[in-house]
Amino acid sequence: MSKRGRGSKQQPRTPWLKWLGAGLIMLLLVPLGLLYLRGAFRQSVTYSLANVPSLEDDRFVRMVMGLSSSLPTNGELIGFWIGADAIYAARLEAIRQAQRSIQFETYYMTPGQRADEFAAALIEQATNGVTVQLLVDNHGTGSIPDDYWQRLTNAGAEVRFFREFDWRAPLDYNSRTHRKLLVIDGQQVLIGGAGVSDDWDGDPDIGDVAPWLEFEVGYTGPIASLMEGFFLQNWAYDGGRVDLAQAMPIQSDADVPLYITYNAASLDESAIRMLFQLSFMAAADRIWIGSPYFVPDTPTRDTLIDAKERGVDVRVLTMGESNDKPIVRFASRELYGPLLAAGVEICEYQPSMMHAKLALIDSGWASTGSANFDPRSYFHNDELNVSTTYPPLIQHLDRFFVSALEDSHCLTYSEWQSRSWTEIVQGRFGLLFKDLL
Ligand SMILES: O=P(O)(O)OC[C@H](O)CO
Repeated sequence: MSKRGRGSKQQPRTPWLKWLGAGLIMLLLVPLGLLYLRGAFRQSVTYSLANVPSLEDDRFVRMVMGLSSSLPTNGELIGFWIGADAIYAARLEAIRQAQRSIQFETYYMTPGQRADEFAAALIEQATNGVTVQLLVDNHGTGSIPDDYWQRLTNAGAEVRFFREFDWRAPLDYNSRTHRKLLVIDGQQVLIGGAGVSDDWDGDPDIGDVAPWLEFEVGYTGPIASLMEGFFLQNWAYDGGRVDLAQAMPIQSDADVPLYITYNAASLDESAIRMLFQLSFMAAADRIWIGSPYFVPDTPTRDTLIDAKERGVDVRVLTMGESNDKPIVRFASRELYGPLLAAGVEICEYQPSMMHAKLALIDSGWASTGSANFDPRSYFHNDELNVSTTYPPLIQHLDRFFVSALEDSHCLTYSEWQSRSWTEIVQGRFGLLFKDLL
């Protein structure tokens, strides 16, 4: 029997523990390292703008075009629809009018009556020989069963799922298409915040006693052709075939000035954030913001507080207790303190989920589209917003906002201070993931 010498090393009793520890450390370090290489921890840049021209100064729109990559175009306003019944009826009517093509891009769909009616209208048109192309976000439409898409493709529609999970680029899954657009024959476009879901009829499970607050805008003219191009861009990026022979010449003398801001999914800079910041800094009388998910970053909050301090009427219309993402609401409410203290009005819609997205600046500028006021819309999603100086559209939005305020509760600072500790805990937890909200 050999004896261990005095100087020989002691073997650890449980070497597997050492390996387990090392393995766990590697499991933590490797993803962190990959996130680091991807720039996930980079410091966000604050856009430091000064002396932004007023809305009356024609340099304002030129600066919007340049700084926020906004394309100028024209259109004619053909509809402003409020609420699920009007919005879905307008979409079905537009689909039935199509002669040549229907292109639809959206983030969110769920099974139900609205989705079935939508499919039935598309199937009828595809069967008639109309080109039907659907580009749906793979994540946001994940609850729709395969046989739904199968029925559409059997009828001749083309369906593409935007950004399916790819294990070779897992982080890409964070960037979604959040655009919402329906283009008919390249001549007509409907743009609003609604997905295709019975949720918009009101969901008693989340406390809704009315349909969701939402609107949609319809245009004809050159804007439709431009939007067809944006649709085809993502279609091509997603691997779809683009046949430009189908693009029709525009038959229109529409002259409503419109500016299209396109946000590409990325982890760095944001045309949408630039658009909002420029607009807020140009405001002299009012900044009225509507957004279900209102998670302002520090520069946005500072810009709104500065505006309030120079005498601008700053109001935010957002979701109240009836909402589909309580954790986002609580996280959002954790950020309200300095805004309320500065006198910004934050009003929570009461009857149901408030889902409309808009910004009204003075009486001369408005922006609507798919973008929420949150980091997800700023930095992670594909978004499309339409801004305008067109008075009739601004008046529609003005009336929409005023009427929604009548059914909203505007928070006071002391109410906000006395929110429950359970809400605070959930909100602070949500804020840990603020950059992804
Ligand atoms: O991200 P939004 O604003 O399109 O809303 C989608 C919601 O998840 C609808 O419940």
